[in-house]
Amino acid sequence: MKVGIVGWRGMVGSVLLQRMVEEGDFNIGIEPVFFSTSQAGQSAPMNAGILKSADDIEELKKLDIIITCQGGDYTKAVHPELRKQGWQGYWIDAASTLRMEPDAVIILDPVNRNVIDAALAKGQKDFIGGNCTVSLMLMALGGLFRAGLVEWLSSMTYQAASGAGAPNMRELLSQMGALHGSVAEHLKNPSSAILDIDRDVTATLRGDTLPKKEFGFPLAGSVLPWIDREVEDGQSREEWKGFAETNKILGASTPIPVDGICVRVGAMRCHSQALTIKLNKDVPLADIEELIKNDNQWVKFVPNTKADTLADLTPAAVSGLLTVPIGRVRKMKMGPQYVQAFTCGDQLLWGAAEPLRRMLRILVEK
Ligand SMILES: NC(=O)C1=CN([C@@H]2O[C@H](COP(=O)(O)OP(=O)(O)OC[C@H]3O[C@@H](n4cnc5c(N)ncnc54)[C@H](OP(=O)(O)O)[C@@H]3O)[C@@H](O)[C@H]2O)C=CC1
Ligand SMILES: N[C@@H](CC(=O)OP(=O)(O)O)C(=O)O
Repeated sequence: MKVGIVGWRGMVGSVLLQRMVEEGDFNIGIEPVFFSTSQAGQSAPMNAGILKSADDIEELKKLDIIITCQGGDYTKAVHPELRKQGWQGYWIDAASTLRMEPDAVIILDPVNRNVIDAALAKGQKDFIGGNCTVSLMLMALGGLFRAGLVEWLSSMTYQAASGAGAPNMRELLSQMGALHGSVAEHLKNPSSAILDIDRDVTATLRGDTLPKKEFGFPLAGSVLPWIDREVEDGQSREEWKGFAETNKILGASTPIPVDGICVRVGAMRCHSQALTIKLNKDVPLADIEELIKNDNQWVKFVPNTKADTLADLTPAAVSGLLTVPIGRVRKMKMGPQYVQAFTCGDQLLWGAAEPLRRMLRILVEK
C-alpha cells in the first residue's frame, strides 16, 4: 500500500514517526511517500526519496492511504478537493476539522474498535484522531463506559502547553526563565523577604517584559481557564468537544452528558483531569477499580494513597509514556453513586499520534 505522510516535520508528526519506527510500522508492507508544504524537492526521511509537494493533488491521488498531522487548514483545503476528484483512499487525520462529519469516525481503537470495524464494513474512509483530553479521559475510564455505568461525567482539566503548539511550549519555558530572572538576586539571599519576591514576580507577570506573544497572557505562575474559541452557552470549544466527541467515539445511542472547565496550566506535554462521575447505580468501590484496571493494557490504576499518587499520577511521571494512570478513586460525600478520580496522560501520544499509527495498522492488516 502506498501511504502518504503529511505533517511529519511538526511536533505531532515527529512523535508519530518516532512511534512508527519504534513499532516497526514501516516494515508491514507499506511504501511511505513523504510530503511537505514548504520543503518539496528536499530529501525525505527514512531514505524514502524526495519530498513531494503536499499541495499536489495529482500525487496525493496516487496514494491508498494519507496520514496527516499538518493541521486543520491543510485538511480544509485538500480533503474536499481530493474527494471531489474521486479519490477513494483512506484519510487518517490528527486535525479536528472532519471529526463531527457524519462520514468520519473518531478513532481510539482500544475504546471503540467496534465503531471502527463497523465503519470499515460500511466502506467509510475518513478516520480522525480525537481531541487529546477526550481520548485520554476515555483511555482511563473506558472500563466504566464499557460497563454502561456512567450516567454523567464532569471533567475539570489541567492542560499542558503542548496542546497549543511547539512555540507555546517554548514560551512557557521563557516565561518561567523571565520570572526567575526577575527575582534571581533576591533568591540568592536566604534571608530576603518572601513578600518582596512575590511583589516582584507579580510585577513581572503584569508588566510588558514577560514573553507572551503565543499565549497572550502569563501561563508560568498562573493558569488560563479558557482554551480555544468561544462557542454557545458560555462554553469554550475545548469544553464543547468533551460532550460531542465522547459520545461520537463511543457510538452512544443515548448521549451521556459530559461537561466541565478546560484550563491551561504550566505543564509541558501531559494533560491531567479531575473527574466527577455519577454512576447510574451504586457499585462497590472494589468493582469500580477492577473495571478500570482491566479495560486495556495502557491504563494503570494508582492506589489512592499520598505516596502512590505523588509518585505516579503527575505530568512529571507520565511524560513520554503510553501508560495512562488513573487514581484518587473514591466514593464522594454526595452519595454512593458519585465517584471521583484523577488521570494524567501524554497528550502527544494517546492524545494525538498513537491512535493514527494504530489506525494505519488496522487498515494495512485488515
Ligand atoms: N499540538 C497538539 O497537541 C495537537 C495537534 N493536533 C493537530 O495536529 C496539527 C499539527 O500540530 P503540531 O504538530 O503541533 O504543528 P507544528 O506547527 O509543529 O507542525 C505543523 C507543520 O508546520 C510546518 N513547519 C514549519 N516550520 C517548521 C519547523 N521549524 N519545524 C517543524 N515543522 C515546521 C511543517 O510542515 P511543512 O513540512 O509542510 O512545512 C509541519 O508539518 C494541529 O494543527 C492540529 O490540527 C492534534 C492533536 C493534538
Ligand atoms: N486543543 C488541544 C489540542 C488540540 O490540538 O486539540 P484538537 O485536536 O481537538 O484540536 C489543547 O489545547 O490542549
